[in-house]
Amino acid sequence: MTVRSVNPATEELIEEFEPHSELDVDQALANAAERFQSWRLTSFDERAKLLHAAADVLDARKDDFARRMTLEMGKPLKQAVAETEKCAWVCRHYADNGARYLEDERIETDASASYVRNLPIGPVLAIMPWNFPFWQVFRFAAPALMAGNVGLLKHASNVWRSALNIEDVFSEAGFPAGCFQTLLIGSDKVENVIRDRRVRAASLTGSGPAGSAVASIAGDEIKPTLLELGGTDAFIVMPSADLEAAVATAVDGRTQNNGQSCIAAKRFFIHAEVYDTFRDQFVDKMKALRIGDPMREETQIGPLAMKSIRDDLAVQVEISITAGAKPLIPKMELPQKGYWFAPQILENAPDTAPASRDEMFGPVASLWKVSSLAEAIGRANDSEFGLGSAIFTNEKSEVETAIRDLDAGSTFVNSKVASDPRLPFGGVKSSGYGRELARDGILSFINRKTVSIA
Ligand SMILES: O=CCCC(=O)O
Repeated sequence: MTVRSVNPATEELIEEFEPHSELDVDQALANAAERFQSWRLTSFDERAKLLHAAADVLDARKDDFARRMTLEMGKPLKQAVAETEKCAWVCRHYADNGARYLEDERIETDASASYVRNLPIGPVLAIMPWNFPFWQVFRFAAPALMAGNVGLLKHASNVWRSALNIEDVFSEAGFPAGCFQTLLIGSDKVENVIRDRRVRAASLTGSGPAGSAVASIAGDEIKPTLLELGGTDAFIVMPSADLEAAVATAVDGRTQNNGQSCIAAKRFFIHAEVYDTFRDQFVDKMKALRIGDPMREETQIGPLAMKSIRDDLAVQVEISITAGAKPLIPKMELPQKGYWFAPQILENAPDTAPASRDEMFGPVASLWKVSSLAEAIGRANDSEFGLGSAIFTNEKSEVETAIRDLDAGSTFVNSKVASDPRLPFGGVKSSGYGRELARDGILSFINRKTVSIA
């Protein structure tokens, strides 16, 4: 069935795609398996040179790629350009550090030499979401290729031009055919690809149900997976915090990418001593955000990516309000066409409401007053998710307590949670397992071969 790509700002058709046939997919898997046999023998220097070339292609064509991302999923153009630049960064990061990350690890034993050698495992399938159409893919692809693996991409069907653009980046950079291929397939075709003996592992960024499905199939086939799933990240503000910085970061953290980020701050726990001031400033700044055409330089919030995302969020907000949450921002007039959703702050949502329990994928913040750090951490941890967490404080002991007790894959102090090629990235609990980026990321799909020479 033809796949239609629609501009979420106008609901106009951008482009239509014919999905790949079973034969196309089979050919791509054969190409990947064959290419792996030569790619795994290339040197780190050769791979690094090509990754630098990919970074150069990204830099040279960033405006073109960014425009397409914005057209396909509605993020403000400025943020799409920044996303492309970050992809060039991750390519250069692994080009410059990959060999060091994968060095042999010598271990003293009774043998004359013993060590761990990090070897590639083969074709890896990446199942990626639409919210960061380039970044989510490059943070998988750069370490995978540097390690000597080859990549297959199944991207979300609303960003297929971006998916094809990514394939172009690698071929324009000079990577041999078969190193990185995009499969234009729907989710219903993923099971067969995972089960195919030529595919050796899968990496998924996406929803909990998608993660469970992929992990079950891969588990059945005894293939490793890395899962980066949702989050309802907590953002704690204590009395000693720089309040102006905390408010500005809260707004940015909640509304980046039109609020559609797994690591967006979503649940705000503010100490009673600063609660009223924080709330009033937060409301003023969220109200002042400029909503509009994501192609315009001054736009801060564009449309949500899909009708279903907008409608689901509207239902979550409605149920939360009916359950007792207080909306702090009056409803505003929005264009009829397009999947628009105005920023909102919900105060005091009860424990059972979606605003307390579920991931809200859009510019909606949930706000509560707490009387101590212990209460803030207890409530932050009362979630099935554990991706990121942030605390604003200038008390050293509070920093240490937050690092020790927040049940999350990261704790950021006096800044928002952000991914960085130099730092491991991932979650605990229902936010997934495994780590992307940094050294951890490149070791995710590796045969850590033990070598012992008598
Ligand atoms: O949506 C999750 C990833 C966001 C990021 O890496 O900045």
